[in-house]
Amino acid sequence: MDLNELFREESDVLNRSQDVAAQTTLSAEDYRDALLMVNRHYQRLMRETYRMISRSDRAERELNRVNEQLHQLAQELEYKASHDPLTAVWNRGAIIQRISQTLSNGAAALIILDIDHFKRINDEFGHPMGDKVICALVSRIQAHCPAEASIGRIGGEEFTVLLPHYRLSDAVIVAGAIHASLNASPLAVLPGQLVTASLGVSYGKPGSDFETLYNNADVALYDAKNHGRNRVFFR
Ligand SMILES: Nc1nc2c(ncn2[C@@H]2O[C@H](COP(=O)(O)OP(=O)(O)OP(=O)(O)O)[C@@H](O)[C@H]2O)c(=O)[nH]1
Repeated sequence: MDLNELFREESDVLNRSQDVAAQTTLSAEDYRDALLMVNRHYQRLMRETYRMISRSDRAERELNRVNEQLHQLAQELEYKASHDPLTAVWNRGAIIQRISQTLSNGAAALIILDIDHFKRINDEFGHPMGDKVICALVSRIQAHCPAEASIGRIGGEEFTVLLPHYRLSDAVIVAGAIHASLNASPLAVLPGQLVTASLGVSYGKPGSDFETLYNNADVALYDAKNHGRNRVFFR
């Protein structure tokens, strides 16, 4: 933007006042008029400057507000992209990524848990109750997991527990605690009957891949189901 164009009026006044100042023969009245003119324009300039500062303050506040909203939205999107909406544990994509990442840094054990005869619960008590059972079961899993565990929902009623740096025997103990808890007392949402699960446990060496770790746990889970459900198998 051309500064002379922006302050055309002020530039004119400045030039005129400089002309007046350069002359020595003008009357006091002429000097006074020139001074008043400069004064008037100076006041206008102050008012305009004040208005512009207020406007820019408002714009800055609005920009900060929009920025904050964007930041919040980005966080919400990131959360939704990585979490299961029903149970708030890691979703399939996110847990697979965590498992692969963990294995690239060291050893890990994996538990796969699948609710037994869950279809019957849905059929008998309805889908909304089935959802409540899933959530209550996840709370049970959480209550028996160490702080470093990551819980994920791989499919409908199938969950994984990733245990970084765990040996197979220690992971089996965690799986056993979850299994024992489910058999010890019914979930509060369904007090009339036990909800049990079958669990498969596997171990992955440092540098091994997600597929091998998952498949081993899945085969163990399959064995647990085939041996009558409600048990822990490992591989
Ligand atoms: N309420 C509810 N049900 C779900 C959800 N996801 C999957 N299911 C149900 O879970 C049931 C799984 O049934 P199956 O695969 O036959 O397994 P199951 O009845 O648990 O039998 P086993 O695993 O062999 O012990 C199906 O009826 C699905 O509709 C969910 O988010 N909410």
